[in-house]
Order: sequence, then structure tokens, then C-alpha cells
Amino acid sequence: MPSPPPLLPPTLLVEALRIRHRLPSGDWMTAVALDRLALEPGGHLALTGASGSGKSSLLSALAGLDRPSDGRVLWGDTDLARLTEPARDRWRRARIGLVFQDFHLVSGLDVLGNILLPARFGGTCARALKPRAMALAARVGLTRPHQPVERLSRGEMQRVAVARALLLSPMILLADEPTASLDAETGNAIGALLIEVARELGSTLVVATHDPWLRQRLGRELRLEAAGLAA
Ligand SMILES: Nc1ncnc2c1ncn2[C@@H]1O[C@H](COP(=O)(O)OP(=O)(O)OP(=O)(O)O)[C@@H](O)[C@H]1O
Repeated sequence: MPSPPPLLPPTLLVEALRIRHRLPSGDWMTAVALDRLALEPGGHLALTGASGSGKSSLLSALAGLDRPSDGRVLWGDTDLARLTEPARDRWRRARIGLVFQDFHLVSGLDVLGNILLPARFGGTCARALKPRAMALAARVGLTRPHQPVERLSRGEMQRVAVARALLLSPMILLADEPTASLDAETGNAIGALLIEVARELGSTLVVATHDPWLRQRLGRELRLEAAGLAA
């Protein structure tokens, strides 16, 4: 069983972070060069910057999905790079709710089945969480919980991805462009919901976004610049 989430989210500290990707040519490019970022427990932060400036790469490192090439990502006293991959997976499942840019929905499952996926992966009883999953589906405006996800519009898929990230009441919420596929009004509603739920839970919230409304509502902003080819 995963360990229960701590009552308070840990402080985030990023130091001398470099994330490099290998290009098909064999060269390396630096996607993120960030000397320092500190975020208090329950803090909210918008990651902004032009397309390709490294927002998704940074979110992946914060979630422990990718190991930094250099530097450290510390959540409290946990240095993610020092954990083995299975330990990092356990750590992430117990603490983090993730909204992926491309949703990562599982076709063949309906709306409810997708929202309940973190329960399955985390070893929590999916049946016990069904009422919460139904409530979250309604809260994000999904009225047909048994609709197969492959028949949803992109905007509806985005709502499923947001509801799924909230299922386990995570202490840390990381969202990659969570309003990008929505019209302005719905995007604002979903953005407001993320902020509201993060406040209710006392969760730390980091959102990569181009959306000026959401950026403003999050209050604090870190603007990334494309770093370029690695030396
Ligand atoms: N796996 C990878 N292999 C090679 N290059 C990559 C990889 N992932 C990202 N990159 C490159 O790293 C840079 C940063 O990409 P990233 O997706 O982090 O930016 P972003 O700010 O999230 O962009 P967008 O706003 O378009 O989603 C880009 O130049 C991208 O092409």
C-alpha cells in the first residue's frame, strides 16, 4: 500500500537545474536552465514562456517523471534524483496529481474508469472512490460518466484529465496547459476549479499556461526562456 500523503505539502526547492534532451542529430539541447526556484507549501505558481521554452520539461522534473541532467529537485528533504525509479513512482503516486498536456487517457475505458485510474495504480479501492469520481465528473461539467473517452471532444477529454488529477486529493497538483483545449469561459471555470480545489486541500499548485486569466489568478509567475544548444 502507498504511504498516506503528508498533511502539509513539502516545500519545493529547485537548485542549479539543467534538463537536456538529445536531438536526432546527436547534439544535446538544453530545455531548462533554472538556477533557483523555491515554493512554499500550498504555494501557487504559473510557469509561462513561449512554446518550447521548457515548461513541460520542468513539470516532468518536478513530478519525478524525468531525471534532471544536473542540479536538484527537492520536495522537502526528498531529492527526487536520489530515488530509484520504483521509489520515485511510489513517491509520485502518493503525493502528486498530474494533468498531462496530451491528457494520457486510456481508450476502452469510460469517463469514470479514467477518473478512477489513480486509485487502481495507487492500490486504493476504486469502488470506495466512485462517489468522489462521480462528484468530480459533475464538478468539471461532464454529464455522461459512462461515455467512452475516445468519443469525447478534446475539451471534454481535458476535463476528464483534470478530474482524474484531483481524485486522490493530492498534496501537489501539477498541470500542463489544463485550459488549452477549452473555450475561454469553460477554461476560466476549469482554471478556477483547480485553484479552488488546491485551496481546499492546501495543495501546492504549479500550472504551465499561456492563459493570461489563469496566470493572473495564480498570482506568482515564473517565465522561462528557451535555453538553446548545450555546450
Ligand atoms: N524528449 C525530447 N527529445 C528532444 N527534445 C525535446 C524532448 N522533449 C522536449 N524537447 C525539446 O525541449 C524544448 C522544450 O520543450 P517543452 O515541451 O518542455 O517546452 P514547452 O514550453 O512546454 O512547450 P509548449 O508550450 O509548446 O508545450 C523544445 O525545444 C522541445 O523540442
